[in-house]
Amino acid sequence: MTSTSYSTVYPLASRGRRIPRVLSIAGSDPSGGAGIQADLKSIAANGGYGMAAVTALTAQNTRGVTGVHVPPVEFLRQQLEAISDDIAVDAVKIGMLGDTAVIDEVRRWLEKVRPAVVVLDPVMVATSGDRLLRESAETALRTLLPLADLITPNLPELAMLLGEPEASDWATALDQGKRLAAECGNTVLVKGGHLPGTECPDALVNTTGLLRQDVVEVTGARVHTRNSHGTGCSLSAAMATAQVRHGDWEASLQEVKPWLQQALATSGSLEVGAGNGPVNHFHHQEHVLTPGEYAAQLWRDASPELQAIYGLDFIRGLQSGDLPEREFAYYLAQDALYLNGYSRVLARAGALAPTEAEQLFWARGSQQCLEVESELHRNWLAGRNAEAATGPVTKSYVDHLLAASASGSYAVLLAAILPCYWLYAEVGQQLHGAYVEAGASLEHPYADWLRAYADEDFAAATRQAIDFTDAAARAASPAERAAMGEAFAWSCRYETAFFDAPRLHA
Ligand SMILES: Nc1ncnc2c1ncn2[C@@H]1O[C@H](COP(=O)(O)OP(=O)(O)O)[C@@H](O)[C@H]1O
Ligand SMILES: Cc1ncc(COP(=O)(O)O)c(N)n1
Repeated sequence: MTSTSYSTVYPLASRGRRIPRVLSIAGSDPSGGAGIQADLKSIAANGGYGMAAVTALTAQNTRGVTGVHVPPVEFLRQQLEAISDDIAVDAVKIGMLGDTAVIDEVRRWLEKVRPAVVVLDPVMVATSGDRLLRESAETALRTLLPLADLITPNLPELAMLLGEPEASDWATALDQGKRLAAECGNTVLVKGGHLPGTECPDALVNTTGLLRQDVVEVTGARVHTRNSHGTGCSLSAAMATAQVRHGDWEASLQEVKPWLQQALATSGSLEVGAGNGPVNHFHHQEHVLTPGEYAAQLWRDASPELQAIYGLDFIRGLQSGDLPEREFAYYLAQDALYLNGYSRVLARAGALAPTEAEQLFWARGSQQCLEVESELHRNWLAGRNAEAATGPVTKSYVDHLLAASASGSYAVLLAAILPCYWLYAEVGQQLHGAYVEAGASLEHPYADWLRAYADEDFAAATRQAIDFTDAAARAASPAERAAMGEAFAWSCRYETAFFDAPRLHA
């Protein structure tokens, strides 16, 4: 290995670089929430190119640390030199160091390479309370502080570095921050995460005149969540990245803090672990659906199918009265068979429903299907000569619904269920409207059937089914939403085919 580093050969100012090259020197958290894993996500989420030299391996998850292994420091040296021999490092973030030997190794490398931006997160104890730095290494860590541009201790770490009790209010924390900043000659980021209250302030503190004033506070609302695993790691890595672009700590914190707050606010969607879960680094890349947006998209997707339905001989014949009785009877018989299957599928939606209101709605829908089925037999099919065997379209449509119900996804099942409500309600309203407009003649052969279409209860149930599907889409993952679209599209095709089946199979 050569002893000259890339940055001593090319000491180009890296400030303003569009994609900062940021190195994390930190421990590994295999559960992905803290350490180098969090740093790499944080650097990428903030527009940087992330690199990582591993100081220590931990065995941990969201509930705590079960083991720490610090490999020989010679190998850390090899990692660091492999990077700086080849790559210009715009910023360094330092996290868990583990023991004195590691601290000394990092110090040697920093003194040789002198990266333009150094952020040091003095990791000592994990959120879970487990030690990540040997007690004997605390003095060594203090000697590393002056080599950093920004130090980001949490309140327990700030107190330990000063040898004082932990601050229990913001004013005391800022006071401690000032003393540490004066002692080290650099900037301290005092973090309010460990204090109670609805606000969660952070402050940059520097007593040498680097900032516009000694204390620059950036406030933000506190997010009510347990998912705070790796917030400190994520913040310091993001600050290192933003600082390369801005060259201004205040501008960097103004940019990073709202990002981290949103990462905390949306952390629930990750569903990682049973303890203090990780934050959602890439929340800004997700398209957040607004209420009604997904339903509107489904309706646009259904439009060609709806046009196809209005063009069918069956619908035209039902409206004009020219529909052969044999085809109408076939349709009614298939409808009764379909409703029996649909009832089972709605019951399954009730079983998967996340709320009692939804459970009740689908259970009621399931019961009503059976009531309509028996009414069809009693009032409409009695006296008609209709085929009682399940037709091919009925079979395929019900099988499709049963497959969706077996998928186990409530959202996908609802997407499969919805066209039967929505398209049927739409077509029914259209046919009824046209019937009334034409004079609502009782002479019309299908007058009773067309009059039954104007059912306000069914229209209300349809609106409710649309809302539940829309809400389920908002809670679903992108992959699940794609499956929803597919399930919905197939049901729309089956709706069309169902209206066309009498012509082909009666
Ligand atoms: N509940 C919360 N809501 C909003 N921001 C928070 C919350 N908890 C921590 N933060 C922010 O996360 C960052 C890390 O803070 P802190 O929890 O104090 O440090 P650490 O993770 O090192 O223990 C800070 O910017 C802090 O303001
Ligand atoms: C490898 C490693 N580095 C740092 C932390 C601290 O993170 P936090 O205090 O947010 O749990 C951690 N738990 N693990």
